[in-house]
Amino acid sequence: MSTSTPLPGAPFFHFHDGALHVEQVPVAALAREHGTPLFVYSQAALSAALAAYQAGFEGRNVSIHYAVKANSNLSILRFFAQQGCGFDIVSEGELERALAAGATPEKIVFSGVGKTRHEMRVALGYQIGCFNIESEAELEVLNEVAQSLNVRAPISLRVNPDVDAQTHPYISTGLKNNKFGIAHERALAVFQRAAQLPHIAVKGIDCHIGSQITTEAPYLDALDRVLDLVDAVEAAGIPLSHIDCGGGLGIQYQDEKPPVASDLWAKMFARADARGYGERHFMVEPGRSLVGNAGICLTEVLYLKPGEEKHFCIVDAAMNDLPRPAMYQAYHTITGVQEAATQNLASAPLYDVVGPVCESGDWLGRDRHLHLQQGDLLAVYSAGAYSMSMASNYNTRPRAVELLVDGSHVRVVRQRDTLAQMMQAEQLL
Ligand SMILES: Cc1ncc(COP(=O)(O)O)c(C=O)c1O
Ligand SMILES: N[C@@H](CCCC[NH3+])C(=O)O
Repeated sequence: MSTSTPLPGAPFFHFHDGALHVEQVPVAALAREHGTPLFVYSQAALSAALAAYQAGFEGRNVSIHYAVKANSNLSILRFFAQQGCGFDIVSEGELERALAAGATPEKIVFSGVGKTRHEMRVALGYQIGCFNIESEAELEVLNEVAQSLNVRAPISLRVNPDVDAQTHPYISTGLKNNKFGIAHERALAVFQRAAQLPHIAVKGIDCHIGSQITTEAPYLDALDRVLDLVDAVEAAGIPLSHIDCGGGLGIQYQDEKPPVASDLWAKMFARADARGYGERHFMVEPGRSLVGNAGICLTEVLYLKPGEEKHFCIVDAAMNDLPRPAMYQAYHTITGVQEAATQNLASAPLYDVVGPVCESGDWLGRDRHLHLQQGDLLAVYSAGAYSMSMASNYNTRPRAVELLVDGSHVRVVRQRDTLAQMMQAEQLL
């Protein structure tokens, strides 16, 4: 690895005395004790990522609602709850997780295009802060469910501002032809309908334009489009107490240079101030940018398989642990855990790093120059977001152990699945 590009997650993941450390702990010792594949998170990295948002919000009225889907480990959720964050959830399961981790129900927002009546009832029962409504049909159903419970459901409308977030098509959500949100041109009419419904209380407006966004322009464009709507909705006599700008801020996987949260928000507030909305309650729903570079996955090289055109490095982590390369052809930095193995890479053989799963799509990195031997440990970076939360038991592989490191202190925050657990819910006829 060239030293000119910092490791994703640096300085919390760093080489010290030639060995990769998480904060003060050498990762090789963790792998020896807990086995691989192994996810290791840095609490200091979580704090730093959160601090970057908080720095941008000083003196402003902003609440942070961590998007549970990015990494839903209970201890990670508890960390954010203890820092005063609320949560953005998309299912009853995420709701129960957030509450189990100590979330305050009023600080929970419920997003997602397919909330069921049952999920609405449960969330109303807990008196969550807001439902982010994604369609006209959903609004009507929520009104009925709230009526059946004799309550009023607090809502915001997720509007689709039709801006291009310039990200992977699978994770772009703010374009007209995406399934998310209510079309910009329908939004005023839907707000008017919502304001008439007796069991709906209109609270705000929401937009989320996609994920792994690495430039400021789409955010500023979306804000402008949303503020145009706020102008129109309030002119129609419907006050909006909050403006939710969603999540989506990207991280460095390779050589991306996404804006720092505080810089982005300085610009967002300059725009909001200029339009007279700087004092409003703003909400954000970051996921990846809070956790993505706070985690790595450690994996052992099982076999090296020389080929004619390319060599394969077969490791014990796979697409069931780290699904992003298989799903989005996503790039994750991969290095050895000894610094010596990360130098003079231009002369190292070229490998595809692949897992044991029986799919050609089961790869973690392609065309990587690596100095390798069987039995080596590799670190896959940027594995804090959308890795364990998307992990599966495909090929009846147990989901991995997760550790949370704080300085020199290591805690197991998830045990490896047992074989018995993986079969537990099934009936043998
Ligand atoms: C409604 C909503 N809010 C927040 C997020 C979190 O996004 P990210 O992890 O990109 O910050 C997502 C996922 O993209 C989402 O769909
Ligand atoms: N799973 C996606 C992000 C999805 C965002 C969810 N709205 C990824 O790994 O990049």
